[in-house]
Amino acid sequence: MIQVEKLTKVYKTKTALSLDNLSIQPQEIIGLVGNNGAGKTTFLSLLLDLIEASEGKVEIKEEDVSKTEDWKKFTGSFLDDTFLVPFMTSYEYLEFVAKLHGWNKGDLEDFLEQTKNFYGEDFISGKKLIKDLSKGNKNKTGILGALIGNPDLLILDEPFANLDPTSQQWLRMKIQKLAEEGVTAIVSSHDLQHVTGISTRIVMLENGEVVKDVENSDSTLEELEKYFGDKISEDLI
Ligand SMILES: Nc1ncnc2c1ncn2[C@@H]1O[C@H](COP(=O)(O)OP(=O)(O)OP(=O)(O)O)[C@@H](O)[C@H]1O
Repeated sequence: MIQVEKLTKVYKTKTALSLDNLSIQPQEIIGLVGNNGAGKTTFLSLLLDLIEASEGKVEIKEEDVSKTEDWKKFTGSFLDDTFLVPFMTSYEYLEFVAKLHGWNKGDLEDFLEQTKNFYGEDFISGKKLIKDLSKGNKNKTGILGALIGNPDLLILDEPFANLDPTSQQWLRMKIQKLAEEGVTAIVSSHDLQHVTGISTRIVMLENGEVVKDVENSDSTLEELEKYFGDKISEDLI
Protein backbone atom coordinates (compact mmCIF):
# COMPACT_ATOMS: atom_id res chain seq x y z
CA MET A 1 0.00 0.00 0.00
CA ILE A 2 2.76 2.46 1.00
CA GLN A 3 6.41 2.46 0.05
CA VAL A 4 8.76 4.99 1.61
CA GLU A 5 12.21 5.39 0.09
CA LYS A 6 15.02 7.29 1.77
CA LEU A 7 12.69 9.96 3.06
CA THR A 8 14.24 13.02 4.68
CA LYS A 9 12.90 16.33 5.91
CA VAL A 10 15.34 18.97 7.05
CA TYR A 11 14.29 22.31 8.55
CA LYS A 12 17.30 24.66 8.26
CA THR A 13 19.82 22.59 10.23
CA LYS A 14 17.34 20.32 12.03
CA THR A 15 16.67 16.89 10.52
CA ALA A 16 13.05 16.30 11.51
CA LEU A 17 12.81 12.97 9.70
CA SER A 18 15.26 10.54 8.18
CA LEU A 19 13.75 7.23 7.14
CA ASP A 20 15.42 4.54 5.14
CA ASN A 21 12.98 2.14 3.47
CA LEU A 22 9.59 1.44 5.00
CA SER A 23 6.82 -0.68 3.48
CA ILE A 24 3.27 -0.75 4.75
CA GLN A 25 1.08 -3.59 3.56
CA PRO A 26 -2.67 -3.50 2.95
CA GLN A 27 -4.77 -3.99 6.08
CA GLU A 28 -1.91 -3.22 8.44
CA ILE A 29 -2.78 -0.88 11.29
CA ILE A 30 0.40 1.00 12.05
CA GLY A 31 0.67 2.55 15.49
CA LEU A 32 3.14 5.42 15.24
CA VAL A 33 4.67 6.30 18.60
CA GLY A 34 7.45 8.56 19.84
CA ASN A 35 7.96 11.40 22.29
CA ASN A 36 7.25 15.05 21.45
CA GLY A 37 9.29 16.19 18.48
CA ALA A 38 10.14 12.65 17.35
CA GLY A 39 8.92 13.32 13.81
CA LYS A 40 5.48 11.67 13.75
CA THR A 41 3.54 14.62 12.32
CA THR A 42 6.36 15.34 9.87
CA PHE A 43 6.11 11.75 8.63
CA LEU A 44 2.32 11.89 8.29
CA SER A 45 2.55 15.27 6.54
CA LEU A 46 5.02 13.83 4.04
CA LEU A 47 2.75 10.82 3.44
CA LEU A 48 -0.04 13.25 2.58
CA ASP A 49 2.18 15.55 0.49
CA LEU A 50 1.43 18.48 2.80
CA ILE A 51 5.11 19.36 3.03
CA GLU A 52 7.91 18.84 0.56
CA ALA A 53 10.51 16.17 1.24
CA SER A 54 14.14 17.30 1.32
CA GLU A 55 15.04 13.95 -0.20
CA GLY A 56 13.33 10.68 -1.10
CA LYS A 57 9.75 9.84 -1.92
CA VAL A 58 6.50 8.28 -0.76
CA GLU A 59 4.46 6.02 -3.01
CA ILE A 60 0.87 5.08 -2.25
CA LYS A 61 -0.35 2.22 -4.43
CA GLU A 62 2.77 2.78 -6.55
CA GLU A 63 2.03 6.44 -7.21
CA ASP A 64 4.46 9.13 -6.09
CA VAL A 65 2.26 11.29 -3.80
CA SER A 66 4.07 14.46 -4.84
CA LYS A 67 3.40 13.86 -8.53
CA THR A 68 -0.16 12.54 -8.70
CA GLU A 69 -3.56 13.24 -7.20
CA ASP A 70 -5.36 9.88 -7.64
CA TRP A 71 -4.35 8.59 -4.17
CA LYS A 72 -6.32 11.45 -2.60
CA LYS A 73 -9.59 9.82 -3.71
CA PHE A 74 -9.08 6.78 -1.48
CA THR A 75 -7.12 8.38 1.37
CA GLY A 76 -8.95 9.73 4.40
CA SER A 77 -6.95 11.81 6.83
CA PHE A 78 -7.12 14.19 9.73
CA LEU A 79 -3.96 15.65 11.24
CA ASP A 80 -5.13 18.87 12.88
CA ASP A 81 -7.53 21.84 12.83
CA THR A 82 -6.01 23.19 9.61
CA PHE A 83 -8.01 20.46 7.84
CA LEU A 84 -11.23 22.11 9.04
CA VAL A 85 -13.04 25.24 7.84
CA PRO A 86 -13.51 27.43 10.95
CA PHE A 87 -16.45 29.48 9.66
CA MET A 88 -18.59 26.48 8.74
CA THR A 89 -20.74 24.42 11.07
CA SER A 90 -19.72 20.77 11.44
CA TYR A 91 -22.62 19.70 9.24
CA GLU A 92 -21.67 22.19 6.50
CA TYR A 93 -18.09 20.95 6.62
CA LEU A 94 -19.09 17.29 6.42
CA GLU A 95 -21.51 18.10 3.59
CA PHE A 96 -18.64 19.79 1.76
CA VAL A 97 -16.34 16.76 2.24
CA ALA A 98 -19.17 14.40 1.24
CA LYS A 99 -19.70 16.34 -1.99
CA LEU A 100 -15.99 16.07 -2.81
CA HIS A 101 -16.41 12.29 -2.60
CA GLY A 102 -19.54 12.29 -4.75
CA TRP A 103 -21.90 11.48 -1.87
CA ASN A 104 -25.44 12.81 -1.92
CA LYS A 105 -27.44 14.04 1.10
CA GLY A 106 -28.86 10.55 1.71
CA ASP A 107 -25.35 9.02 1.82
CA LEU A 108 -24.31 11.62 4.39
CA GLU A 109 -27.44 11.09 6.49
CA ASP A 110 -26.80 7.30 6.50
CA PHE A 111 -23.20 7.91 7.52
CA LEU A 112 -24.23 10.22 10.36
CA GLU A 113 -26.78 7.68 11.59
CA GLN A 114 -24.07 4.99 11.52
CA THR A 115 -21.56 7.14 13.44
CA LYS A 116 -23.86 8.74 16.03
CA ASN A 117 -22.35 6.78 18.93
CA PHE A 118 -19.09 8.52 18.07
CA TYR A 119 -20.25 12.13 18.06
CA GLY A 120 -22.87 11.51 20.73
CA GLU A 121 -23.81 15.02 21.72
CA ASP A 122 -25.68 16.39 18.76
CA PHE A 123 -23.28 19.20 17.87
CA ILE A 124 -23.36 18.10 14.25
CA SER A 125 -26.82 19.53 13.62
CA GLY A 126 -26.26 22.60 15.80
CA LYS A 127 -25.55 26.13 14.61
CA LYS A 128 -22.16 26.49 16.31
CA LEU A 129 -19.32 27.26 13.95
CA ILE A 130 -16.32 24.94 14.01
CA LYS A 131 -14.16 27.75 15.41
CA ASP A 132 -16.39 27.84 18.53
CA LEU A 133 -16.47 24.08 19.17
CA SER A 134 -14.58 22.38 21.98
CA LYS A 135 -11.28 20.71 21.03
CA GLY A 136 -12.89 17.28 21.28
CA ASN A 137 -15.78 18.21 19.01
CA LYS A 138 -13.39 19.77 16.49
CA ASN A 139 -11.47 16.49 16.47
CA LYS A 140 -14.67 14.50 16.05
CA THR A 141 -15.61 16.66 13.05
CA GLY A 142 -12.19 16.07 11.47
CA ILE A 143 -12.24 12.33 12.13
CA LEU A 144 -15.75 12.04 10.65
CA GLY A 145 -14.47 13.96 7.62
CA ALA A 146 -11.61 11.45 7.26
CA LEU A 147 -14.06 8.55 7.30
CA ILE A 148 -16.33 10.01 4.62
CA GLY A 149 -15.84 8.43 1.20
CA ASN A 150 -15.00 4.95 2.56
CA PRO A 151 -11.21 5.37 2.29
CA ASP A 152 -8.85 2.47 1.59
CA LEU A 153 -6.18 4.30 3.56
CA LEU A 154 -6.78 6.16 6.80
CA ILE A 155 -4.17 8.48 8.32
CA LEU A 156 -4.87 10.02 11.72
CA ASP A 157 -2.61 12.09 13.97
CA GLU A 158 -3.41 11.77 17.70
CA PRO A 159 -7.06 10.88 17.06
CA PHE A 160 -7.77 9.86 20.66
CA ALA A 161 -6.65 13.18 22.15
CA ASN A 162 -9.52 15.19 23.68
CA LEU A 163 -12.12 12.54 22.86
CA ASP A 164 -14.49 11.34 25.58
CA PRO A 165 -14.16 7.68 26.67
CA THR A 166 -17.16 6.51 24.61
CA SER A 167 -15.79 8.12 21.44
CA GLN A 168 -12.33 6.68 22.10
CA GLN A 169 -13.79 3.19 22.40
CA TRP A 170 -15.94 3.69 19.32
CA LEU A 171 -12.95 4.86 17.30
CA ARG A 172 -10.84 1.89 18.39
CA MET A 173 -13.58 -0.51 17.32
CA LYS A 174 -14.17 1.36 14.07
CA ILE A 175 -10.51 1.32 13.03
CA GLN A 176 -10.29 -2.42 13.72
CA LYS A 177 -13.50 -3.09 11.81
CA LEU A 178 -12.28 -1.04 8.86
CA ALA A 179 -9.01 -3.01 8.80
CA GLU A 180 -10.99 -6.26 8.74
CA GLU A 181 -12.85 -4.85 5.75
CA GLY A 182 -9.58 -4.11 3.93
CA VAL A 183 -8.59 -0.63 5.08
CA THR A 184 -4.97 0.23 5.90
CA ALA A 185 -4.49 2.67 8.78
CA ILE A 186 -1.67 4.73 10.22
CA VAL A 187 -2.45 6.19 13.60
CA SER A 188 -0.06 8.24 15.69
CA SER A 189 -0.69 8.37 19.41
CA HIS A 190 0.91 9.10 22.75
CA ASP A 191 -1.64 6.82 24.35
CA LEU A 192 0.17 3.49 24.47
CA GLN A 193 -2.93 1.62 25.65
CA HIS A 194 -4.98 2.77 22.70
CA VAL A 195 -2.25 2.36 20.15
CA THR A 196 -1.35 -1.16 21.22
CA GLY A 197 -5.06 -1.91 21.55
CA ILE A 198 -5.66 -1.40 17.83
CA SER A 199 -2.40 -1.81 15.93
CA THR A 200 -1.00 -4.79 14.09
CA ARG A 201 2.43 -3.17 13.99
CA ILE A 202 4.21 -0.51 16.04
CA VAL A 203 6.66 1.91 14.49
CA MET A 204 8.57 4.03 16.98
CA LEU A 205 10.34 7.25 16.00
CA GLU A 206 13.06 9.01 17.93
CA ASN A 207 14.89 12.07 16.62
CA GLY A 208 13.32 11.46 13.23
CA GLU A 209 14.53 7.88 12.90
CA VAL A 210 12.80 4.53 13.26
CA VAL A 211 14.15 2.96 16.44
CA LYS A 212 11.61 0.13 16.70
CA ASP A 213 9.45 -1.55 14.07
CA VAL A 214 7.72 -4.58 15.57
CA GLU A 215 4.63 -6.67 15.23
CA ASN A 216 2.22 -5.82 18.01
CA SER A 217 1.98 -8.69 20.49
CA ASP A 218 0.72 -9.28 24.04
CA SER A 219 4.02 -8.02 25.46
CA THR A 220 4.33 -4.87 23.32
CA LEU A 221 2.46 -2.51 25.67
CA GLU A 222 4.69 -3.49 28.59
CA GLU A 223 7.83 -3.17 26.44
CA LEU A 224 6.82 0.30 25.25
CA GLU A 225 5.96 1.47 28.76
CA LYS A 226 9.36 0.26 29.93
CA TYR A 227 11.16 1.87 26.98
CA PHE A 228 9.62 5.28 27.64
CA GLY A 229 9.73 4.88 31.42
CA ASP A 230 13.45 4.07 31.37
CA LYS A 231 14.11 7.60 30.08
CA ILE A 232 13.17 8.95 33.52
CA SER A 233 15.90 9.38 36.13
CA GLU A 234 14.26 8.67 39.48
CA ASP A 235 16.42 11.23 41.29
CA LEU A 236 14.96 13.93 39.03
CA ILE A 237 11.41 13.37 40.21
N1 LIG B 1 7.74 24.00 10.27
C1 LIG B 1 8.76 23.64 11.02
N2 LIG B 1 9.88 24.40 11.08
C2 LIG B 1 10.95 24.03 11.81
N3 LIG B 1 11.01 22.88 12.54
C3 LIG B 1 9.94 22.10 12.52
C4 LIG B 1 8.76 22.42 11.77
N4 LIG B 1 7.86 21.42 11.94
C5 LIG B 1 8.43 20.52 12.77
N5 LIG B 1 9.66 20.92 13.11
C6 LIG B 1 10.60 20.20 13.98
O1 LIG B 1 10.69 18.88 13.50
C7 LIG B 1 10.80 17.96 14.60
C8 LIG B 1 9.71 16.90 14.49
O2 LIG B 1 8.47 17.53 14.75
P1 LIG B 1 7.08 16.75 14.64
O3 LIG B 1 6.00 17.77 14.81
O4 LIG B 1 7.07 15.94 13.42
O5 LIG B 1 7.14 15.78 15.92
P2 LIG B 1 6.00 14.91 16.58
O6 LIG B 1 6.59 13.57 16.81
O7 LIG B 1 4.76 14.98 15.78
O8 LIG B 1 5.81 15.66 17.95
P3 LIG B 1 4.52 15.80 18.91
O9 LIG B 1 4.35 14.50 19.60
O10 LIG B 1 4.94 16.90 19.84
O11 LIG B 1 3.35 16.20 18.07
C9 LIG B 1 10.74 18.80 15.87
O12 LIG B 1 12.06 19.06 16.30
C10 LIG B 1 10.07 20.08 15.42
O13 LIG B 1 10.46 21.18 16.19
